[in-house]
Amino acid sequence: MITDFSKTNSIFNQFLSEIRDAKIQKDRMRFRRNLERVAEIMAYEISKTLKYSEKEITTPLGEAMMNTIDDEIVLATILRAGIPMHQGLLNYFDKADSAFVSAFRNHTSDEEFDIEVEYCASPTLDGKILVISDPMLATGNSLASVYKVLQKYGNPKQVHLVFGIATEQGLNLLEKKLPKSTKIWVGAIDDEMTAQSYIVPGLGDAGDLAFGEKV
Ligand SMILES: O=P(O)(O)OC[C@H]1O[C@H](OP(=O)(O)OP(=O)(O)O)[C@H](O)[C@@H]1O
Ligand SMILES: O=c1cc[nH]c(=O)[nH]1
Ligand SMILES: [Mg+2]
Repeated sequence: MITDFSKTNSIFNQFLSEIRDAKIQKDRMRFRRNLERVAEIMAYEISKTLKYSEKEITTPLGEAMMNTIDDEIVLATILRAGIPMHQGLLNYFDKADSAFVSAFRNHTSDEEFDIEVEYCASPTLDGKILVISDPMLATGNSLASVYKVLQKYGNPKQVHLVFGIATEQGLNLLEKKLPKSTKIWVGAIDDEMTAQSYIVPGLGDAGDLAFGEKV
């Protein structure tokens, strides 16, 4: 199941427009905060798919019966560009555990690269709701490599993937590499990629815009 937020008019698209806007994204703090804001909206939508049960809450004046979340959630993200969206998800799923995985493009030529995953810190995923966030899904190779590593940590009850911008090519790869039940939440799906596998029109290099150019 893919939910494409660009298909519905909402404040979400205002935030994503600012994230894409070459002038506005020069404000690094606003760029990070906008990624956080889109992830907050996605967290709210994901929350509607979770398991709830009624609990008795003691107020200063009595007892209120409230439906609250029973599921255990693990929020995983891909370093570095995933950090602002991870924070957005954490702002809403504040009781969740976190998993951090590194992935980078190790170029063998200008246009070819392998994905190197060097670092993974994760709790057990058995029976949990696993939410993996990344602002960009281009070829899909980073996400597929990260999911392969996370599989060593257990079998989640449900996997959610959260992307700012994705491509059809990336989504097609994930259809082959992730469980059929995976729910995908995406801000927009763009048509093209450059020869260097950057999304067009996309937004540029999300990691560099959030944290500065790396050498
Ligand atoms: O779908 P793919 O073709 O694998 O590309 C997407 C990956 O590229 C970006 O990270 P990047 O490698 O630029 O690392 P960074 O976060 O350190 O900038 C992005 O955050 C994804 O993880
Ligand atoms: O367009 C892209 C593709 C990969 N990583 C990015 O940050 N941007
Ligand atoms: Mg980058």
